[in-house]
Amino acid sequence: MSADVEGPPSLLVEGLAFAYPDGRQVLFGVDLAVAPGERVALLGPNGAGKTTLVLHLVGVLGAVAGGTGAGRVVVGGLELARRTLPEVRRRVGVVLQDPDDQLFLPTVGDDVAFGPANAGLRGEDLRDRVDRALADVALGDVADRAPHHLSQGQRRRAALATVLATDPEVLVLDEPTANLDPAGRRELADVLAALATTQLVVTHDLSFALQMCPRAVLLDEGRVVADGPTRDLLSDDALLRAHRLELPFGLDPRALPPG
Ligand SMILES: Nc1ncnc2c1ncn2[C@@H]1O[C@H](COP(=O)(O)OP(=O)(O)OP(=O)(O)O)[C@@H](O)[C@H]1O
Repeated sequence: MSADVEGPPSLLVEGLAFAYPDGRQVLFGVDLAVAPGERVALLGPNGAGKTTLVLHLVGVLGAVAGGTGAGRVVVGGLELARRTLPEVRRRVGVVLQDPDDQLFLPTVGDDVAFGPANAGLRGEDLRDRVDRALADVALGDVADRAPHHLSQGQRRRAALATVLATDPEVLVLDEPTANLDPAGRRELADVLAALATTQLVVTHDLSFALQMCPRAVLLDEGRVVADGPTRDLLSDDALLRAHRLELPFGLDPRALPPG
């Protein structure tokens, strides 16, 4: 499944090129189309340009942010431009690697309400939105707790709830399994698998990518060097070696059925 499904892709990146102000070019014409409801892993070694790409999706970097570069980003048919930036930001929810960057209010419920309240939701509508987001991440019982009293796994899911509460069209998760124990990882996987939202999962965790994402895009030195079924990419020893990816001990993608 990719861009050739009916209707516009949820996320379309075309010819994205970018150099940082110090002149270092980091993206060289990146193309990526993610269909509605698709879950895609964005893989690549350190320094490949993954974070730089993600920062373009929300206009933190790129022409919209006053930088130079080329290419375009389209979310749900709406092209990212200065005029559309607030709306595109509403449509792309980024779950940061450190949950504490997204949890800063006295209670989890306050944190989850923050985004939709900012967007103008009030009263029962706001309460429903918060309840639904917390239920979606299996944290319905912690709304009144202080975020710092949650486990690391719960904090990760609470940060996800703060983003889900804004009803994004595309969810971008930056290293979602970092610092999670096996149980926390499984709980997060269950939550993500049950969401209908389009997901781009930036990760070094190849086992998680294989488990969660039918499709993977491999970025290296600012270029998409492979895009296809995760099982196929991770079964290609030469590709993995060429781009400094290593499967964890015991993981055998070929043992999984194709598709
Ligand atoms: N503000 C900056 N100014 C100049 N170069 C930068 C800046 N931020 C990142 N870079 C460089 O851009 C390249 C890509 O970095 P980026 O963080 O996008 O890669 P990444 O794939 O997310 O890496 P990682 O897996 O380590 O998070 C790296 O060489 C990095 O040093």
